[in-house]
Amino acid sequence: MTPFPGRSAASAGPAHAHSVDRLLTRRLDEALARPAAQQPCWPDPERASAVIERLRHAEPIVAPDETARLSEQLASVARGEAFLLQGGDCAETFVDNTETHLRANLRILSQMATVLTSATGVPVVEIARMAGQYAKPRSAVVDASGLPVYRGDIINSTEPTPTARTPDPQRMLRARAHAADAMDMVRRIRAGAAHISHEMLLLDYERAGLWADACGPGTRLTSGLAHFLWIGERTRQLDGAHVAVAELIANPIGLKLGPSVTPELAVEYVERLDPHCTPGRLTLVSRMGHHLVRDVLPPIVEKVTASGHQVVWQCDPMHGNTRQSANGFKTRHVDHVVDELAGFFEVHRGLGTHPGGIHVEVTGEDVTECLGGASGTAERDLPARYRTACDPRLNADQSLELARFVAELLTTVVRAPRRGRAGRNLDLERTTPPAGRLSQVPVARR
Ligand SMILES: O=C[C@H](O)[C@H](O)COP(=O)(O)O
Ligand SMILES: C=C(OP(=O)(O)O)C(=O)O
Repeated sequence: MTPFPGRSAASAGPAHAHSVDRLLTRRLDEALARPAAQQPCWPDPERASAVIERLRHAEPIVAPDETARLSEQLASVARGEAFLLQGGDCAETFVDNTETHLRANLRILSQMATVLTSATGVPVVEIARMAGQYAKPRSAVVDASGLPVYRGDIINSTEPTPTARTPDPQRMLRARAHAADAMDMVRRIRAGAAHISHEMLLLDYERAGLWADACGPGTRLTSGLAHFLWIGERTRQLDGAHVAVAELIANPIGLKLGPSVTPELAVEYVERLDPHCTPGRLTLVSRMGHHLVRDVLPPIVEKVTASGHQVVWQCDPMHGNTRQSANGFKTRHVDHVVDELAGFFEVHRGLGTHPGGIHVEVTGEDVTECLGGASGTAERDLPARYRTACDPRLNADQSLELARFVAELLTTVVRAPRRGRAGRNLDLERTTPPAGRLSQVPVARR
């Protein structure tokens, strides 16, 4: 594959006509001219432009045939034949881009997948939040001490000084190098079997990683930075740049849906991002919060299903359940996480639709960032190993508990007779979550 513009995917044969590149370039420029939320203000725009130019000449990190393979797998998830497990760090950091850390995170994902498959017989498609998850959207512009907030290692540093928090475009080059290194390690560790993903947030970086791909019926843009990209809750404005850029790219796309999304808005997204009704092209990631999911999600699922698009329904049970502990840590309680998952499964069971997957912030390391779970992590335990650069992750034990709980939920769906698309039964019994009920499924150690 060769980069865009003026370059084409190797498998596409000769470089495409300049007219195609010009058309794509124009559409991309129009998309990028729209308002873009959560972008840094580079203090020296010329320096930023020079960095972006260098990024445009970097080799791609993923290959189009790998992305195409993932698209096929996601189609099978959308058809209800497989389950999607996506997870990893909230914010990857340069300093933690080590083989030890990546191994631990890939190991926990793989163990979770084993739990799910062995309990249900359903094939699991794994996607790591890895090799590029360096940009973070934030709710506030400044932190408690009045400094600009940390926005991910690709933009600034966690270090609490004015200089370290100033956006530095050179960091995009470091991020690109780290992502390439991480992908090499992932390929070594997983022998080519992993897919990687990150939030498509920082548009200067994402734009420089786009390639023209003429493999399909028409030339499309494809990202050489990840197999799967998602649009976050804070950047999903319908008239904004992120949605417009995502429309142009061939990679499978995820879209986070928070509780303010109406069924009508969900259908608008689906029509924009899945114009050809391609099963699995779009993954709708609901992150409603455990107290809202049972009320807010059903009409969305119904309306999108009635529109005829076959999306992947995925639940992110983390981002709607974040709170501040009394001792000042950003945390989440495992009970709330599993309750949102239970609600998600209840909704899909009631509607006869496929609860296609989960998207979780996890690490294979023994951190103390989320509360609860079998080990009973309490607020007083949080300072011991609170290591995340942004949001709290489930540790290895909590992640496996979660996988067992999801396996149990999935088993009931697999065993239940599938209702027709219109089949609606919202007279649901609430699933009893937690720990005591979790069945023990053996986990292979790698
Ligand atoms: O994943 C992390 C997001 O950046 C985050 O949830 C926003 O966090 P904030 O509300 O602390 O800014
Ligand atoms: C910020 C994230 O999620 P959301 O956009 O749903 O808040 C995330 O997944 O890192």
